[in-house]
Amino acid sequence: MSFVEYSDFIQDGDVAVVYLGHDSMMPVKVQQGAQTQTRYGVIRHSTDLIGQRYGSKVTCSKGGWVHVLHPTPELWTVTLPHRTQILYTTDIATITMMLELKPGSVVCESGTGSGSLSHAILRTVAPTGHLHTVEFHQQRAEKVAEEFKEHRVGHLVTVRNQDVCKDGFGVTGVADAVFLDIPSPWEAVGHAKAALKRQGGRVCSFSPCIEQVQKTCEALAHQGFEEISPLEVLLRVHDVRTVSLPLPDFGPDASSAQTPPDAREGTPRYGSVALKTTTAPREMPGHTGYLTFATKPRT
Ligand SMILES: C[S@@+](CC[C@H](N)C(=O)[O-])C[C@H]1O[C@@H](n2cnc3c(N)ncnc32)[C@H](O)[C@@H]1O
Repeated sequence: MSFVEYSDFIQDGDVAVVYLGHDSMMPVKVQQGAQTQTRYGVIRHSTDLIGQRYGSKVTCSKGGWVHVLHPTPELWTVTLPHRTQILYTTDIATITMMLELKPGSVVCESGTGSGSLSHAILRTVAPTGHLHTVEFHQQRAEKVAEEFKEHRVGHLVTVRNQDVCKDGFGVTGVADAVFLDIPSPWEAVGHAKAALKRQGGRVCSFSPCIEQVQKTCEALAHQGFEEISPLEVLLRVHDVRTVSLPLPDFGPDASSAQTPPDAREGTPRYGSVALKTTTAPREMPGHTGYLTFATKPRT
């Protein structure tokens, strides 16, 4: 198992995702001899997990069952232990696309936080790219580095425990893209510029407040960044449902000499038809933050 490579079978030492229901999943470190309690009963790792195929249905001790899934960055985002606020897949997808990340890209990130975005970046830049991630909170930096190893992506990432606003990213002229999720990103814009390659690159900053966005845009313009564009991503998931629509009655069929029997009996001649349709949500998750993108031109 690795977060950047799929394997068919669950092995000792893997991190698997136990799926109890759509809104109920948990990550499990698979260990010979260990047990995991669920509301459906106990899962015994040696017999129920190790050697089973990812995706298998596993029956727990109380007779209920769960599915055991291969980990992905998306599943990690909804199951990881929160040590900070995190980024979710809607924003992450836009960040990945707008930063033009691909296998082989070199990316700088700060702060690392709980590593939600980092895992998605690592999956995209693997197998030849690299992530330099900077986190000034020592325990968070140590914990996330441990998780990267456990998830077998440690070789793709360097975690630095330092203040990005004072000390930068620890690399110069190597990055294709820089991502900032810190309270005062404008203080790190100069370091972002220095980390990017001479031939240029992309930068993105996530901020919840518009005042932070304004300051970041000013700093980006001051440092010579171009194409500065803040945006906000709001997701509307439509409900798919079946509706029953009555067929229209266009009156008697002039081309037919005979009156249909059901019309003679005074009952409607036309029935209804079942159709699939979608409805927009009445409510949707609100504002998460603004994503400010910009381009460093070739120098
Ligand atoms: C909101 S969290 C980042 C969450 C992360 N994007 C994720 O998806 O899990 C912000 C992190 O930035 C760190 N941080 C804040 N200012 C920093 C700075 N100047 N240098 C390095 N890290 C910083 C904080 O300690 C915190 O862990």
